[in-house]
Amino acid sequence: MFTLSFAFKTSNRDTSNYLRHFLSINHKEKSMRKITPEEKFKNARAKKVLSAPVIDMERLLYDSKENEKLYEALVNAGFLYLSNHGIDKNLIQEIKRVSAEFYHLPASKRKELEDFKGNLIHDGSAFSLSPFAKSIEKDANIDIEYVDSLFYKYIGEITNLALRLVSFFEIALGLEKGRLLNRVEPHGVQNALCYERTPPKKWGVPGHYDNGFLTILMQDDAGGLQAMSKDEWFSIPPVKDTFVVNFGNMLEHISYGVVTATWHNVRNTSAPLRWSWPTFFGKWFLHIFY
Ligand SMILES: O=C(O)CCC(=O)C(=O)O
Ligand SMILES: [Fe+2]
Repeated sequence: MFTLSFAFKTSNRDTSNYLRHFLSINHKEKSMRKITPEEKFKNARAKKVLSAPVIDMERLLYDSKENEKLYEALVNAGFLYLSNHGIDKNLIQEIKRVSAEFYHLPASKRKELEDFKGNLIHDGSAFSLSPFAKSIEKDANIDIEYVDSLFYKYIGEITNLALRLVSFFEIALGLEKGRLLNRVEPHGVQNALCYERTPPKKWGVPGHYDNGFLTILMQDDAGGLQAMSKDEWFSIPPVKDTFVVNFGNMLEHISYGVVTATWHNVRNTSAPLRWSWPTFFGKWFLHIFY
């Protein structure tokens, strides 16, 4: 049998904030805050913008205020923007370019690429193959091996970023080094998503929690991501040169609810097409029993 006693050992640093939150959130309270089935299907429309903190990745190294913002994001907002993240702008541009090229291909041609057995398929299929309106189609010659290697490089860089970020989570929460890092799977699963305009009363992606540890999301300029915070829907609009980070159920679970997983959905109401590139990081199951 496996029992969870205390989720974390704390380090020597000041842990008062962490402990305060640990003591103030018990499981019953937390489960009452979970979304009810009625809320899941209600036609949610955000009226306000979520005040998710913008965390500067470089500043985290030397500015304790940045660390406090991170703490706030982890235990309250459930979302943050990551700036100064160091991912090569050219790589990002190329990811955007090839994704657009891929999604404009005629559906039959996209389907032909389904059998390609590269890194992408191995690590989780990056692209969806659902057909779009014919008017979107624009034929092109795609070098799928190049696309594959490009995404492989991107996943690698985002994975490094995620692992660095998780080590800052440990500092923000006052945890012993490695307490989270040793448990997060060091391989992201990459998606490249394309949304047509969402019809009224439909979803681009219906409300859900991400299941893993954390998700690092690049989104284009269309907007449409929404999150629920304290029973209200907020939009999470794009902020130039940042990624959106949100926390999943596993992180909430192993932190006894100290870290907040956030219920979110997507509706694209502003652009003919919306692209996003979430990278999901899960739990390293080998480590679950100790
Ligand atoms: O497209 C987005 O902005 C988010 C997608 C999402 O929430 C998901 O795939 O889990
Ligand atoms: Fe999600």
